[in-house]
Amino acid sequence: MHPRQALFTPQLGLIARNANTISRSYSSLPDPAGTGSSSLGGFVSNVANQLGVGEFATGGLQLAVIGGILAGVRLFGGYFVDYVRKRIIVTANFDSRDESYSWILNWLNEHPYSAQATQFSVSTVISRGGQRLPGEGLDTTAPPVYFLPAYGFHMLRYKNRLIWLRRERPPSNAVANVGQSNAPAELISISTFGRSREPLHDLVWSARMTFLQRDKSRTVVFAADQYGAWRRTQSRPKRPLSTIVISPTVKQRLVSDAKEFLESENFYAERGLPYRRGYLLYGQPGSGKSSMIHSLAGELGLNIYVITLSNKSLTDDTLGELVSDTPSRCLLLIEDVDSAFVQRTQGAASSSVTFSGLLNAIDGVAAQEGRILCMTTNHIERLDPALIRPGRIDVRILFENATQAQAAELFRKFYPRIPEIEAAMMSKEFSSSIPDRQFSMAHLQGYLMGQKNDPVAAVTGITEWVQRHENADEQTTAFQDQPVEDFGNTEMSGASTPSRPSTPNRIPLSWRK
Ligand SMILES: Nc1ncnc2c1ncn2[C@@H]1O[C@H](COP(=O)(O)OP(=O)(O)OP(=O)(O)O)[C@@H](O)[C@H]1O
Repeated sequence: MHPRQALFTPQLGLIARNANTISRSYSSLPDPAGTGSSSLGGFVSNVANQLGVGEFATGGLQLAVIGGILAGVRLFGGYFVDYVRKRIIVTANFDSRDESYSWILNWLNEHPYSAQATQFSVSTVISRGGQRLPGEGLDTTAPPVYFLPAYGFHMLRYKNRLIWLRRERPPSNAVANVGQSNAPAELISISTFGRSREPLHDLVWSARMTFLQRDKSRTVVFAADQYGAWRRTQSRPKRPLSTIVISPTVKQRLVSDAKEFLESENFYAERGLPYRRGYLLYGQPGSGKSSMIHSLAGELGLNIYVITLSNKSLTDDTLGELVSDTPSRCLLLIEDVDSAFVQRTQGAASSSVTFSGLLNAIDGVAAQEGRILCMTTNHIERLDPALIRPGRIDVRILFENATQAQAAELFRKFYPRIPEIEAAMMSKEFSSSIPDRQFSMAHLQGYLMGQKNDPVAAVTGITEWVQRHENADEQTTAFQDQPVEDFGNTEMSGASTPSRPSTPNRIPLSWRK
């Protein structure tokens, strides 16, 4: 025998005997040497004896068996408790990166518990991850205040039912693992006794309804954040269509075209057509393109999802994901669609979206059905015909500088309190001093803003203002008289009084009759 072996053997035997003792005491079993066969320790010992295993190995075997049983109980005990918990408790989880989180915060704010809770947090916004909603609440003199249950555990009642919620902020490394956002994500879990999800469904629907009521008279604008996810950025009061001064016919056509589209899902499905509609609003800067889109969204009750192609973090992949992540009913807006690609050809690429990436995003397989796409540009001539071909863009609307009729209407809308007869006279005098198509509506609006309380001064000062500004930089003449290539889609002009006749090939086929 090796001398080291000789040294350790008696100690190993001692350890083995101790192990036997321990295993017996854990298993509350008698000595395996006695009537051991009736106990687990004895049973293991018997098996070990029959296998001709020594005393030391028997002790180890017993420890292993008992350790295994304990580990099993621990593991399966956890499963068992979890199983029982799932059978008697329903839980809904809300993540601050999702819109539903805002619904729950809003619901909590309105729940009487929040008014009584001794531990509460105060917030001026109800939004995902504590993100501020620009514009929201800022139109009042003081921002709103929301009282919410503080982080931790809370018990409250909902429709005579006990519910409990846990509001927590996971550690920052956990957040980074869950998603790409570094924003301090929060989680809320709401639980109640029972096996039916019905009570929590009911709570979620009611929270959603209450939240959406807040936005009913508003148009919510979402924009892509740097992580490639939609973020709610604005909630604006709906802009009435009546405030957009363009040809009433065009306005009406646009609105009814979009409404008809939203009601025609079956028509598209039966014919296997992609259920999408695209509008291109093009023309002079400050002529009302963006305003018209906001107004249209309000009229249709849709939210606006804005894609800014100059967003540096946008790639073909993120763009595709963003477009496919829009809700099925929404207005997708790509503003100044020409700018990204023009800049690229000049070597000043501001985003990594490629032209084909853009095309794929707007009508690829993943592109959301049911959405209305609106694009705006001041330079239609710079657009690749592929981008605005029928199917991608179904209707094009030209926005030009103000006609005299538009100037007169703008004046009347600007001073709504002037009695009718005077208003007619003053607006006529005002507009007759303004040459047709020389000034943008935004430019004229700027002038009126300078005289917002003095319509008489606005009328008397306009001639001088026109002379001063007639050759100023702001009056871009751009392409208003350039021929527009006919892409076969519907063409409309936003001018109140058409100052130049439409060429026959620009009249939409469906509207010729
Ligand atoms: N046709 C119009 N009717 C009423 N207001 C208008 C009209 N056109 C412009 N405005 C006013 O001018 C401002 C700028 O308008 P808007 O942003 O809609 O123009 P735009 O054509 O989208 O300009 P850009 O091409 O520079 O983005 C807004 O405050 C808007 O109220």
